[in-house]
Amino acid sequence: MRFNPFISHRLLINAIIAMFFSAVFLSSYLGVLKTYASIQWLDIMGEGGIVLMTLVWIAALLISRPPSKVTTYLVIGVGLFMFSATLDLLDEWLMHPAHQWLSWIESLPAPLGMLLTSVGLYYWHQEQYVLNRQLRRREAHLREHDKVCSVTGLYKAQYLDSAIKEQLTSKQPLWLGAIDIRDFSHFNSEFGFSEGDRLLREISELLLMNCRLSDVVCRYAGDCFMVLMPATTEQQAKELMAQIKGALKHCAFKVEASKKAKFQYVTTALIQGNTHSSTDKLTSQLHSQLQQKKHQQKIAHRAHVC
Ligand SMILES: Nc1nc2c(ncn2[C@@H]2O[C@H](COP(=O)(O)OP(=O)(O)OP(=O)(O)O)[C@@H](O)[C@H]2O)c(=O)[nH]1
Repeated sequence: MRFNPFISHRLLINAIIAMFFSAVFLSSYLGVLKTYASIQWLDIMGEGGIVLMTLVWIAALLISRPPSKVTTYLVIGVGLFMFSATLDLLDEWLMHPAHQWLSWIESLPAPLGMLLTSVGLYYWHQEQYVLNRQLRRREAHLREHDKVCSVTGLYKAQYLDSAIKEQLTSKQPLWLGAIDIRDFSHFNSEFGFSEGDRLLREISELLLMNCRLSDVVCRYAGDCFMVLMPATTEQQAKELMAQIKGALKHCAFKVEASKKAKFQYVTTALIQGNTHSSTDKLTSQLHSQLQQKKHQQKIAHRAHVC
């Protein structure tokens, strides 16, 4: 999620603008222009680069982080560093012979800013510790945001494939389950795509809640989820899939427009993997098993309607 800094961080933006312009004002109001010959262009490039980079860091922090104590410490800390760096940069054009105290103002904010940034980083570490615990079920082993589905926060197929490959080398029994939402396209056309997204998110939460910490839950495609169950017996795998099916069946999803509860029915399939299986074979066999079950269910449904 990205934040609009002009809405979420108005005070911090004002503080940074105030710091930048007060540095420019102090230096230009009290300074005397240097001669062209004494200007060091290499220093200007180096110091200008520092100011520019600190402004980029501040922008990145304001866009990426929610309003919090950590954000305030980090932004104000980097902002004070930027204040000192701006005075330092302007020194290349302007002299302040009558105002020695200005050199104090130039030097002091930088270490203070670094201190505040360090405090911010310490709080960030604590915040991240809590977040990591919350994310434990979603991030099985590593954090790679390009392998995570932006709608549900679950891993995508690519990650599952690599997790299966890794698990297939182990001698422990391995099961792979698929869960496909029935008539999801109908749900989308009736209630809209964004409600469909919300339903996918809620289903993801429910799947995570019903799985064990060792399982890898992923959104394989559209409305199809897969669960990798390492070191699992057939009975345990069947139980887990039945629990997921039951949980979804009884979950009263409230559609925003109608406020009525919509209960979800899913088709599930299970397959066992062993050291002789390959990732592609396993997922394609599971997929065709799922398609077959869906087909059978549709025939049964038509027969029931007739
Ligand atoms: N809201 C939303 N819909 C998606 C997303 N990705 C795919 N879809 C929709 O998911 C639907 C999947 O359609 P189908 O594979 O026919 O699934 P279904 O309608 O559940 O049909 P059956 O599985 O046969 O019951 C399509 O309508 C896609 O547009 C997404 O990220 N968000």
